[in-house]
Amino acid sequence: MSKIFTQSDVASHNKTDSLWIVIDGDVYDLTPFQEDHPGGKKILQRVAGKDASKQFWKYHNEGILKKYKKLQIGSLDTKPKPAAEPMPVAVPQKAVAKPAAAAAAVTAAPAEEAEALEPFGQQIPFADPAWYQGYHSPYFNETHAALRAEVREWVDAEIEPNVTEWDEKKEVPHEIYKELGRRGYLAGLLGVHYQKDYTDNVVKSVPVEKWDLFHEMIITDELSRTASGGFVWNMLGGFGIGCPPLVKFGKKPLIDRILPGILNGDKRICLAITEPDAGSDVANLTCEAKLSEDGKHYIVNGEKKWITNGIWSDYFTTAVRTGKPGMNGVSLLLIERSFGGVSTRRMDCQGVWSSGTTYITFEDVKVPVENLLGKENQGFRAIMTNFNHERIGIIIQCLRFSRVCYEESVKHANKRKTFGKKLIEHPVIRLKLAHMARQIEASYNWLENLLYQCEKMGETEAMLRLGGPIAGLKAQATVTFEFCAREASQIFGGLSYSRGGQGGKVERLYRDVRAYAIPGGSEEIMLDLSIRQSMRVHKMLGMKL
Ligand code: HEM
Repeated sequence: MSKIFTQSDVASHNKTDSLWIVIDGDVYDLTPFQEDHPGGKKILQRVAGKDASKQFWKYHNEGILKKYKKLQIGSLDTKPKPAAEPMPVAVPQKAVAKPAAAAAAVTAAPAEEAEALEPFGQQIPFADPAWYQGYHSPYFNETHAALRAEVREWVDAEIEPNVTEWDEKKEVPHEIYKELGRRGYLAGLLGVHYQKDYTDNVVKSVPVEKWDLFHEMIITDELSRTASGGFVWNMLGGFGIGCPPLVKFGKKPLIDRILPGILNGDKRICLAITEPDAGSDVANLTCEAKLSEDGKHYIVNGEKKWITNGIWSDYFTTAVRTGKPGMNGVSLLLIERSFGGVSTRRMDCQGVWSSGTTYITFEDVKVPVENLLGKENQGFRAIMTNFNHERIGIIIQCLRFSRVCYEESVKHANKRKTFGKKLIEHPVIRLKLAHMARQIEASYNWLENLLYQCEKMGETEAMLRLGGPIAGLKAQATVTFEFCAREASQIFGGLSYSRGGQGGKVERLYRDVRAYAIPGGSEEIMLDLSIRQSMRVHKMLGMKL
């Protein structure tokens, strides 16, 4: 139990051999820590025995106190009781996690009847989507709010305090990935209906029959609040793009054999398409799969590069050449590491450090024909369908990262003073924030609309009609992210040039920008495709020029 101290108790520990301070009514013993304090020991000694809240908040952000919780030895007798404390995150009355049975009774109200959900989060304008802040929305109901609260609680408690350490170490404990499976999230993150037949794990706050693409978005969005592309890609980067082709195009015995292990988080899967010499130009890939003389196996030889999660994957959804040059000679094969002949090595990259970017070589890998996904030489179509799901994931992440840049900037601008004024009081800083907010909100509203279309359209219609707009929004989202990372960096100045500390999130995201603007279709390819494909489709739909 936490001890209670008086102000004079604390005041008597004002020397280097016993150095206590108070922050927000809590008492910290910094005696041994002073030697390790990155800001130096003298600065701590100057506030020994005193309330140092003001000085503390000048130099640190919220995560620090959570990380160094063990230094807290108690609280002041004058500290208000917890109930009276302002809650940093308001728990919504309507949006608390409900058991599945209770949540099942909740039905989505038709748009015109839908009431706004209770506010959730810190209510900083534009730092969260509008439906978090009491605005009306036709897309979200109480199951979405309940899932949002469920994921946020997990992220705040188990993930956020450790993300920087994991990023620097370039790996995330496998237990965290397993937890995604245990919580039933993996079974709902495939861009298709919830895979209830392949896992016993269930999502606590959403009944299976209510699951939709907006639930999927919430998981990705809330995970992205950690401000680490590396972390999000570690969790979803391989699975989210490598597993859908297995589910959509795999033969039943293969799915029955391997999908349960994947959805439980025991086994990992990734997508291996890009090669040293074939990126956006997928139709030119050269990794070859030759059918054996007895027709029972493919023998695979070739290289794959920049493959997310490759180093720890058990399964590789791999694009291979089985036929003539060009797009009509490409197939998709599910290669298992256990077949032998698969080597993986980690690549050092500018950003997304904990995502496990990998170089893969396949040498005479013997793959049973049963592991062919879809039909031989028709893999290109499967790859193209998959791109929509991949790009939507990239868009969600980019827009949340943009919000994080904006949110961190707003908080910093309300704290940091220059030329006798807070940054927020300088019009030039408000202009930067406004340009960030308008791009985030416009992009996010387009995202909601496209997700709704994905939800309503059949697969073929979605592939045809939404490929162009999704490509356009992918470019819009990465440009927005780049803009927000840059502007946030200018607002933070030197603090976002050095790693860690107050500008740490912005510095990390700045390094992650290219990992979003290049893969999954570069900005240039996306913008061109958005018009080319939309024109083609609308011609079919009767466009009159
Ligand atoms: C529980 C008490 C404290 C802990 C756990 C703590 C921890 C840290 C850590 C981890 C950093 C590295 C930067 C970061 O990660 O944010 C840091 C930097 C710093 N701290 Fe503290 N600190 C504490 C109290 C204080 C107090 C009371 C002051 C001022 C009186 C202070 C002044 C500074 C300064 C000036 C820096 C350098 C900031 C910079 O690099 O811009 N710290 N502290």
